[in-house]
Amino acid sequence: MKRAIPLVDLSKFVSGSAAERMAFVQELGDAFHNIGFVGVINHGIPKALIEDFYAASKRFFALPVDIKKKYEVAGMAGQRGYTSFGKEHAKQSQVADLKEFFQIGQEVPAGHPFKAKYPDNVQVTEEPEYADLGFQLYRAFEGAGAQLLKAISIHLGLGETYFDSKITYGNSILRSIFYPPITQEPASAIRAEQHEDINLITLLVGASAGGLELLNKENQWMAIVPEEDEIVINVGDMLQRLTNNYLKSTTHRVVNPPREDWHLPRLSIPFFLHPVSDMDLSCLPSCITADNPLHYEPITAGEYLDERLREIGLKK
Ligand SMILES: O=C(O)CCC(=O)C(=O)O
Ligand SMILES: [Fe+2]
Repeated sequence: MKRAIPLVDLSKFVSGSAAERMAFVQELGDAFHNIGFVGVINHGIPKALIEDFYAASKRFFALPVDIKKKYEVAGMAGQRGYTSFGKEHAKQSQVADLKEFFQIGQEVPAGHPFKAKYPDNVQVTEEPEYADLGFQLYRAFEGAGAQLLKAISIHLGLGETYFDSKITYGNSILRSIFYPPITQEPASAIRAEQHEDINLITLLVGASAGGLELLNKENQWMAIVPEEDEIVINVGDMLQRLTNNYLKSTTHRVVNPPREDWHLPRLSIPFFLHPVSDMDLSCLPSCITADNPLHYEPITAGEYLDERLREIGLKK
């Protein structure tokens, strides 16, 4: 089957020759500009860690709903802990997605100025290793994400350290999503309605079943079928905005399986890489040209995130 998205090898950037690094920068830049999605192999995220977190996630979602609801924290816009089935919806949609999820956020050392900014992660008594495994995976995703942003900032002519200070102790979120088996004719054929991600980039570990699709420039839905050990990366709205639409935040969704697979749940683990909340998302001057005039007003990452969380029903 023809791949819907290009595939790149991150080890060529991290430990390759100068020529391999430059080739990687070009391939990643082309992929982010042309379709906003890319598959990445040799990303450095330990397979055992992914598997252990998957297993712990499965056990968590199998807990009775009243137990899971103990970990749904009011007033936190779902940013930490559990969000129950049917809460989140895409910004244009009235119908909620067919999913529940658990989110893990940033941790900073005691005394760090951001300590007051980030609520504590939620510990699950019934599954004591869950939050800790998730946070180990969080750090691994941060490492891979930082390398990808180095490559893209070279592509943008900003030098490879441009994002470093903006993502150190940034507001990223690891989300473990569970789409339960479908037991009756659903009101919507969609597990997660079409949307664009809010953040800089998203790194998604191979889901336990198919269903992820992107909307290409010809307005066709294309199935994304990652190979074993491949993670799927996409550009989010913050990076699209920073680059004045030069890099594309592509619409995507998760569709229901065919009826014979309704009994299969789907688990997926996206990592939404966010910067620190005071990052300025004003369009880069180098991305504003006669052919591509300025599209957005200045805004900070924190202000932008608040606006978006309201639109998707997570923040009141
Ligand atoms: O479940 C997936 O594979 C993707 C979910 C997604 O796009 C999201 O949560 O933003
Ligand atoms: Fe998404």
